[in-house]
Amino acid sequence: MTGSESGSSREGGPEGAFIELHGVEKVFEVRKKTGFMKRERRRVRAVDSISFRVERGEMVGYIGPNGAGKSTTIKMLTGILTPSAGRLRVAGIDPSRERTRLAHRIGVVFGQRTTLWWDLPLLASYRLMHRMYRIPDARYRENLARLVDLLDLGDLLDVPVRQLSLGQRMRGDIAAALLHDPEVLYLDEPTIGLDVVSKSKVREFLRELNTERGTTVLLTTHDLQDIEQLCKRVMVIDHGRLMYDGPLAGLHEAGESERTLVVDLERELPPIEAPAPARVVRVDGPRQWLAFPAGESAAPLVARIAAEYPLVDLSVREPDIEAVIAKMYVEQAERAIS
Ligand SMILES: Nc1ncnc2c1ncn2[C@@H]1O[C@H](COP(=O)(O)OP(=O)(O)OP(=O)(O)O)[C@@H](O)[C@H]1O
Repeated sequence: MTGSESGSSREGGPEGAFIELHGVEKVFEVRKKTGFMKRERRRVRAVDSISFRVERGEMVGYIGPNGAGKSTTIKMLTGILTPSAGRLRVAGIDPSRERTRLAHRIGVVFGQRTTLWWDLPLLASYRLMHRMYRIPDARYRENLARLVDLLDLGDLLDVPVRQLSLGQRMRGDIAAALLHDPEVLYLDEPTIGLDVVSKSKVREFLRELNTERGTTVLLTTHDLQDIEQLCKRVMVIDHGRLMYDGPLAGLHEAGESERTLVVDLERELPPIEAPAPARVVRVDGPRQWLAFPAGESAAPLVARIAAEYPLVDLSVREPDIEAVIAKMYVEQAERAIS
């Protein structure tokens, strides 16, 4: 790597993308016991030739089933893991080569682990980070005050971390990750195990952080509501491969999903004869459910039913994003088998 390549312009890499991956792979070698004194070496391709770019200020969802390769990607983006192949840059920096330098520009929150000191009061953890990251005093004080206010941590600063609830601890962890004003925040399952109120507080804060301060956010989650409420763009990874990268709305088309027209008739009737591909998928008394392609307008179907049936009421239900993604996974698995 040349000096100019590693130069950390505030605009990211030379092409301008803040996070850039090109053909990135991560292969783990695992040794498995196969019998008495016998061990077999196996290679696990956790990330398989992934390429993507994230521009400064984007908030992107990174989703996939268990073991898909999400955490491995994030660990490579922080420099904890070195890619087996490919090129990776964050803010123009090669993370595994210059991990410490990059640490000053990124923030990381792993939902299942805390970076806070378990036995110390929250504020003591922050003071330690102040020193570790060598944050200038004025900036530390200003950031701490802002984060304590926004994340509602005022009453918790003197409480030892082990006494905090999961939601309080998560807010504490998010503040810790942001004390040094990072330009990008990686969040790995930030709402895992949180109740509805805590989830909405965390989401509200992240939305504000992204829109007001322009912080770039890469969000890994199993909770698709996080994605629906926060991210315009989503990347889907499975078996280490990027299966989809685009707007959330486009996922429905990629999964060839269907919308549902729920129709209330005056009385119980045989299934409505709808023009294909629309079809009745469920009947319960006078109520009938018709599935039709998500990409099509409901208007012609509604007009036809209204003209031919004693219609009382109707509503359209959007496809459930969880079902769409599950369908994508199944289709991918079927393609792999055939
Ligand atoms: N240090 C390691 N050594 C060996 N294999 C590993 C290691 N870390 C991850 N793997 C394997 O790599 C694959 C991807 O794991 P990874 O943790 O990145 O998935 P994930 O998408 O984050 O999953 P989850 O949603 O369950 O956290 C899995 O098969 C996992 O077992």
